Amino acid sequence: MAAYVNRTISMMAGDGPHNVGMLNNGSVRINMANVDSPLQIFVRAKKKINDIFVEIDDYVKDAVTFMHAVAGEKEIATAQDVANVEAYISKVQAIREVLKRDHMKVAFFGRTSNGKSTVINAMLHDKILPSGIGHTTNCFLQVEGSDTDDAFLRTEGSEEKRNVQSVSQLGHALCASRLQECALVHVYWPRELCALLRDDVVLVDSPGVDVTPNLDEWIDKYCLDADVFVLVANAESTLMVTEKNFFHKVSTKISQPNIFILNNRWDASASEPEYLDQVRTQHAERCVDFLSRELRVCTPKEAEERIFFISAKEALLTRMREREKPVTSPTLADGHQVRYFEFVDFERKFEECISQSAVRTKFAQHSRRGKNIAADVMAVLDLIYNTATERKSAMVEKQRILHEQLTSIEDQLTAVTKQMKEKINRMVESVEHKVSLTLSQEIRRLSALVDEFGAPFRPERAALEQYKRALHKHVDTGLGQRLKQRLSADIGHEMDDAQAEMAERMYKILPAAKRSAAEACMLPHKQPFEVLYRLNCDNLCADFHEDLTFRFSYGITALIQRFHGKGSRLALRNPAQYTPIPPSISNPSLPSMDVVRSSGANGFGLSTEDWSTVSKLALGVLTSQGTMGGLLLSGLVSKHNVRQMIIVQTG
Ligand SMILES: Nc1nc2c(ncn2[C@@H]2O[C@H](COP(=O)(O)OP(=O)(O)OP(=O)(O)O)[C@@H](O)[C@H]2O)c(=O)[nH]1
Repeated sequence: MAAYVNRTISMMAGDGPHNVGMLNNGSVRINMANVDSPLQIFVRAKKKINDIFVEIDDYVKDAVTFMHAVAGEKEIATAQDVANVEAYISKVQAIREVLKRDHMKVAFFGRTSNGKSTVINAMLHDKILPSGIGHTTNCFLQVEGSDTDDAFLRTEGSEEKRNVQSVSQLGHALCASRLQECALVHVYWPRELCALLRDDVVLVDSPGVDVTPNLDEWIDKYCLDADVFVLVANAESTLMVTEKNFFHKVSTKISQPNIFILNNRWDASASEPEYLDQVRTQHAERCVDFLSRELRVCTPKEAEERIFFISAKEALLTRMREREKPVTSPTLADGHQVRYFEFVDFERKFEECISQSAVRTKFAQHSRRGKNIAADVMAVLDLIYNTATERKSAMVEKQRILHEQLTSIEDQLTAVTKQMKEKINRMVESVEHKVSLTLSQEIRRLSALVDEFGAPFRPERAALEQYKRALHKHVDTGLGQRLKQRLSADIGHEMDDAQAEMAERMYKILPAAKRSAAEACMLPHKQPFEVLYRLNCDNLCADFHEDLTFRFSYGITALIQRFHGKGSRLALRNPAQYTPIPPSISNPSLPSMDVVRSSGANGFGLSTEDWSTVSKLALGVLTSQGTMGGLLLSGLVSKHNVRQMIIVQTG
C-alpha cells in the first residue's frame, strides 16, 4: 500500500510542474495552474485548423475573383471551372461553422447511483449536477461552457434559456420539465469557472443503463460523436451485465471507442484494508479482460492504463474545500490522498486521450477536406496558368513570325523602292530624251509656226511693238500646244504604266490576306498626266531692239553670245525666266550637231557651238513625282529675216 502511494506521488510529481501540497485538514492540494494541460493539444489544433480554414476561405475567394477576371479573356477559365471553385466558398463556410462548434465530448455511463454525476462534479471542481441516492438523473445532461457569466439550461429543440444559480434550482427545473429519459438538456456553465469547460470539453451525464431498454436509441443519439466513454462502476461490486451489454452495443456501432473504467466508491475499501489489494487485483483483471478480450478495443497493457480506483465523492469534497465552498461531509477516510491522486491520474490520462482522439477524429477529417479543396483549387489555377502560358507562347511565336514577315517586307520594300528609283531615273532620262527630241523637232518647224503668223508687218514704231507682241503670243500658243499634244499623252502612259507596276509589286509583297486592305490605301493617281509649260517670249525679247536701219541684221550668233556672256550677257541677267541646266542631266541624246546643222541649213544658220548651247538651255528637270520640274526650251524663230530667241520654261 505504502509503495503504491509513493509510486503514485512520484508519478504525479514527475509528470510535470505540479504543486503538490497537504492542506491543514490532511487533504491534498494539487495546483494544476502551471500544468500545460493535454487538452491544449486540442485547443491549439482547433485554433490552428480554424486559422488554416480562414486562409483557405480567402484563397478560394481570391481564386474565384481571379477566375472571374480571366474568364472573359478568351475563356482561359471555363464557366464550369468558375462554378466548381465558387461552390467551395459555401463548403468552406460550412466547415468553418462546424469547426467553431467542435469540442471534445465525453459521455458517462453506468448503473444508477454508481456516482456518474458525482464524478462529473468532481471533474468540474464544483457541485453542478444534482446527485443523490436513488434515480436522480432522468435524462441526458450535457454540460458545456457558456461565454456569459450566467449559468442556464436549455432543453433540446427549445431556444428558451432558464437561468440556474444552484444545483437545487437545476434539479427543480429538470423535474418541472417532465423530461423523458432520452431527452437532452444543455447545461451551460460559465467557462471561466472551470478549466475543462474553458478548453472545450463537453460532459454528458446519462440515466442509469439499468433503467432503460432503449440503449440503441441512446447510442445513436448521444454516443456516435463522443470521443471518450467513461464507465462509472461500483467498486463495491463487480461489473454488471447491463453495463457490459451497453458497451458491447457501443463497440458494434463505433470502431475502437475510447473507454475508461472508474471503479468508484473505492473509499469503501478503506474499512477493509486487508482485502484491498486482492479486491483491486480482482476488479482490475476483470476490467482488463472486458476491454481487451471481450470488447477488443485495446490491448491488455493499454487497458491497464484505462482502469482506475477512485472515490468521486472524496475528490469532489477535496476540490470543494480547495475552493472554500461549504461541504456536508467533512470527514475523509484513510487513504483518501492515494485515491485522490489516482483520480487526478485518471483526469490526466483522460485529457491526453480525449484531446488526441478529438484532434484525430474531428480535425483529421476536416484537414483532409481542406487539403482536398486547396488542391482542387490549385489544380484549376494550375490549369489556367498552363493554358495562359501556352497561349502566351503561341502569341510570342506569332509575334516572332510577324516580326520576321515585317522585316522581310521591309527588305522587299527597300529593294522595290530602290528599283523604282532606278526606274524613275530611267524614266527621267527617257522623258528628257523625248522632250529633247520633240523640242528639237518643234524648233525645226518654228519657221513654219512663224510663217503661219499672218499679221501685216509695218515698220512704224507703234505698229512694230504691236506686231512683236502678237508674234510672241502666236509662237507662245503654237509651240505650247504642240509640245503638250505630243508629250502629255506619251509620258502620261509611261507614268501610268510605272505606277501600275509599282502598285503590282507592292501588292505581291504583302500577305494575300492584307492585299484588299492595302488596296484602299494605295489608290492609283487618277489625274491625267500633263506636260506643263510656260513660254515667256515677252521677257526673253524684252531687251530685243529692232534696228530698222539695219533691219533683220541681228544674227543668231550675236544672240547666242548674249546667252554665253560674250557680249552684253543680257539674257543671263534675267534669272527669273531662266533656269540653268545642271551638267549632270545634260542628255547626250540632245539634237545632234548634224540636225542642228540641217536646221541651220533650213535657215537658222547656227554653228555647232550655238546648237549645243541652245540644246542645253532647252532641257528642264523632271521630278520623280510625275510632273515636269522645269523644262527650259529654247527655240529660234525667224520671220522676215528677223532672228529672235525664245526661252520657254515649264513648271
Ligand atoms: N461513499 C461514496 N459515495 C459516493 C461516491 N460517489 C457518489 N456517491 C454517492 O452516491 C450517490 C449517488 O451518486 P450520483 O452521483 O447521483 O450517482 P449517479 O450515478 O449519478 O445516479 P443517477 O443519476 O441516479 O444515475 C450520492 O449520494 C453520492 O454522494 C463515492 O465515491 N463514495
